[in-house]
Amino acid sequence: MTSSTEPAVSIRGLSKSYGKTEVLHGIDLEIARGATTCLIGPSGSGKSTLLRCIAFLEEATGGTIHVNGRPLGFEERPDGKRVRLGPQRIREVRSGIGMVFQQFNLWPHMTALGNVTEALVTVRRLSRKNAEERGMAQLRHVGLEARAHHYPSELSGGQQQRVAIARALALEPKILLFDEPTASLDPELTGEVLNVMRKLGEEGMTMVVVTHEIGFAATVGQRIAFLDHGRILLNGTPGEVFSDPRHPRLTQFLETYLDRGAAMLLKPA
Ligand SMILES: Nc1ncnc2c1ncn2[C@@H]1O[C@H](COP(=O)(O)OP(=O)(O)OP(=O)(O)O)[C@@H](O)[C@H]1O
Repeated sequence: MTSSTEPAVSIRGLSKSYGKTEVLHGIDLEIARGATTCLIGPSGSGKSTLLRCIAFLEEATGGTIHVNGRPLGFEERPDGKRVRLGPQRIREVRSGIGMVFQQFNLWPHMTALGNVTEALVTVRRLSRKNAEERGMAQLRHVGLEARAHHYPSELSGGQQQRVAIARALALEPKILLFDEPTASLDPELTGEVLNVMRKLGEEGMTMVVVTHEIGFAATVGQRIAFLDHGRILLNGTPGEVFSDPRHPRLTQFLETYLDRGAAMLLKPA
């Protein structure tokens, strides 16, 4: 049983090394249930690595992650030893986590509906009819029912990303992770993707979003974690993190990345 006040994801002392280089240094972070948490920070600060550890696409080198109270991938035994869990326990916890990538990663030879239903049929073992019903419902959710039978090459980048979101939603995740979901899109196409994400947030989906869209983070993120050099320097509500940016690294970062929307928002009256 999970209570509504328990964090959806609880990260303790998480570290990650590539070879001898440690890129995450003892991250502690709680991801609030039913809220949108944005991970922001300079290029190379470790945002994507942290997100990929939460998706278990990368295995952390130290520390633990609990998802809805259950250990993901590794657990710490009472004697302090960190052990890798068996594949079944890993699969069970991972199945509650959905991921949306910067590059959409759609199958080019499948229609939008085919992309959304593929894993439902092959992994979740739904009948084709049930999978298509669920797939159409999710395409409707992202406003793309009319494009269900189009191939990715016939869709705009924004539409392809919305198909990727529908595909993740069809697997009924408890937590949805986004890795720079608008970074590959022309500026005029980012709005439609951000609007879908905003709607999911309003519906109570737990989301973690790596983004350079500071305006989106400031307006839609309920929690903001600012990473720098593999550490979380600031963590709080947008008001707490943005309204008084006295931290020199944050100020420097905002000056570099601030988009127009955020500049308006953060400008003193
Ligand atoms: N597969 C890998 N092998 C070796 N080093 C890696 C690997 N992936 C990431 N790194 C390094 O880890 C550090 C953190 O990278 P990461 O991609 O997590 O940063 P980021 O904050 O998401 O950056 P960006 O905003 O540019 O995407 C960087 O120094 C990067 O070079």
